[in-house]
Amino acid sequence: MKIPSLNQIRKADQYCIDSESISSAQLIERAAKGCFDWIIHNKSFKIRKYPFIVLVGNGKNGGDGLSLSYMLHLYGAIVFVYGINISNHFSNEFLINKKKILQKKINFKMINEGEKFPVLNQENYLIDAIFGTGFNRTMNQYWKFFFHYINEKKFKEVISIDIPSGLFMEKSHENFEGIIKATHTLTFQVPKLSFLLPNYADYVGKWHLINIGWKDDCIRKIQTKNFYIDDESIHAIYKKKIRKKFTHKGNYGHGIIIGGSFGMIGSVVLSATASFRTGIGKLSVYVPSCGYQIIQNTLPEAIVNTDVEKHYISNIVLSNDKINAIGIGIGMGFHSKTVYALESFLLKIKNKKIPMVIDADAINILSHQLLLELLPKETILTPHPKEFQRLLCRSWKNDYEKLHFLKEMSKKHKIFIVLKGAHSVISTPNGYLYFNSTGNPGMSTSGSGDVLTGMIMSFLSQGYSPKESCIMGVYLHGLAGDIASKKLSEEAIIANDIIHHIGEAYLKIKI
Ligand SMILES: NC(=O)C1=CN([C@@H]2O[C@H](COP(=O)(O)OP(=O)(O)OC[C@H]3O[C@@H](n4cnc5c(N)ncnc54)[C@H](O)[C@@H]3O)[C@@H](O)[C@H]2O)[C@@H](O)CC1
Ligand SMILES: Nc1ncnc2c1ncn2[C@@H]1O[C@H](COP(=O)(O)OP(=O)(O)O)[C@@H](O)[C@H]1O
Ligand SMILES: [K+]
Repeated sequence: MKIPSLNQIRKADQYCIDSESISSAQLIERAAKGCFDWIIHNKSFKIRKYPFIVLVGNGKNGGDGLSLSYMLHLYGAIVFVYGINISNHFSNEFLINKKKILQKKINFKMINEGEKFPVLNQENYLIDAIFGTGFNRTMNQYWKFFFHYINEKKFKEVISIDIPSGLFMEKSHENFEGIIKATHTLTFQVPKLSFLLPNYADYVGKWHLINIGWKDDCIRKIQTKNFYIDDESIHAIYKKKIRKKFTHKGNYGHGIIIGGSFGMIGSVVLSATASFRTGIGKLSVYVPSCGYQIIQNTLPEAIVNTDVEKHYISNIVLSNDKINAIGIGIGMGFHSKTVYALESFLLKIKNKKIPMVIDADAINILSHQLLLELLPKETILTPHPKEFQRLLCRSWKNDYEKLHFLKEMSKKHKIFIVLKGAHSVISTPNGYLYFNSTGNPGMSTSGSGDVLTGMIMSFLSQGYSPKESCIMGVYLHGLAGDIASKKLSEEAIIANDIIHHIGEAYLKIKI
């Protein structure tokens, strides 16, 4: 799914209005109806028990809020509407809908700058329709205090319409004063970039897409470099790879996982098992010799090659078989001979065009030894934020700067980077960003990154392109984690549970 810019959203709304010959107010009514339907179909809302306080700004977002108030009133809810008069300039959509609610004698009061704040009952639902995507500058102190006053209250739920008021949709904030803290954000048609960044998670709450009827031809015309990975993107990739009847294991590639050190062989077991569960044809592992027995016992399907050293890797030798993909770095440690072995290995394979994913300790070695230059084109790195910071040799001021650095590094070294976390983001050598939509905080557990590396390597080995492997990898990994956590709870899942649910995740994406 595309993540358009503000201008593109405005153009798409206008296209909708022009192509359907409707007015802007009618589109607003459709948007409000989407929010209304979401609320009435959400069983946790007790609509006739608790009243709604609706805060409406002067712009079109206020128009949404007023139209929604009208619908809630007709449905039988008690509604109190407050006009938050920040700019003194009223949009048509505001005026049209204000007239409608006054005709129905719905409670309405205007709040002007300098006035005493109204007393608001916390045993109510709050709907925030003060600012939408048109918020473009910081507010004065009076209104910041007002937003703070709202945030201090413990309303039953705080539902922001389109975007929490005061939040920029695609640029950073100097500080977090003057943003409404929503528990739910009902956003129109497409996700907004700021929803996918950790800095703003406490303000956005859970967000939900409300369809307002953008047409396919309009969506097709939007040119963006930011994407949200949804079921549709996955189906488009997966359907090209559905298995044919007469295929054999040779069709699904031979990959190798290189890693492990004394005490860390388990990480290789996780990665290798995940590789098999993701569908690789044949898998080798390369570990220090202390890992031999462990891997043979826990994963008899794998071919085990060992280093001459017992506790660490000192020299990486690939077997004579043709290797289709490499996953390297998990649990590998930092022994000086391992560092040297990694460097020589990268030099050796530089021109061999074997797709490769690099994770964990190998990423840290790359950072310390400044080895990024050695990476073959289209190599995949899978750092978590701390590892990415080490790679950069600097930190970032905010999430937008982090994304900027991410894109710059991918472009400079022509590599893919999977920056892990909630909404893991994949950055490509040509400056595109793909945000993952699956996964949950239960996956913040040791070894879940090792599982992801094994999965991405498996996709590479099966002939998916590096970009497709990253997309399929993060999505399926997150989906397996979601299925596991629904059965077991977020607290209880461990990396092995993610592996055990890859199968169910596959069944879910099958068309
Ligand atoms: N017909 C349409 O165009 C549709 C619009 N929609 C709604 O319209 C919203 C966008 O509407 P608008 O562009 O009117 O934007 P807003 O409703 O966010 O209002 C912005 C207004 O506030 C002013 N403003 C911005 N920052 C300010 C500040 N710090 N202090 C004082 N005033 C400030 C702006 O100058 C502008 O007049 C969307 O978020 C969405 O909710 C949706 O209903 C879909 C259809
Ligand atoms: N809060 C979260 N929401 C979604 N996914 C998460 C969350 N926390 C962690 N993950 C996922 O779990 C994995 C953790 O990887 P990593 O930090 O490398 O763990 P480890 O080093 O223990 O293997 C990543 O794929 C990440 O995206
Ligand atoms: K809002």
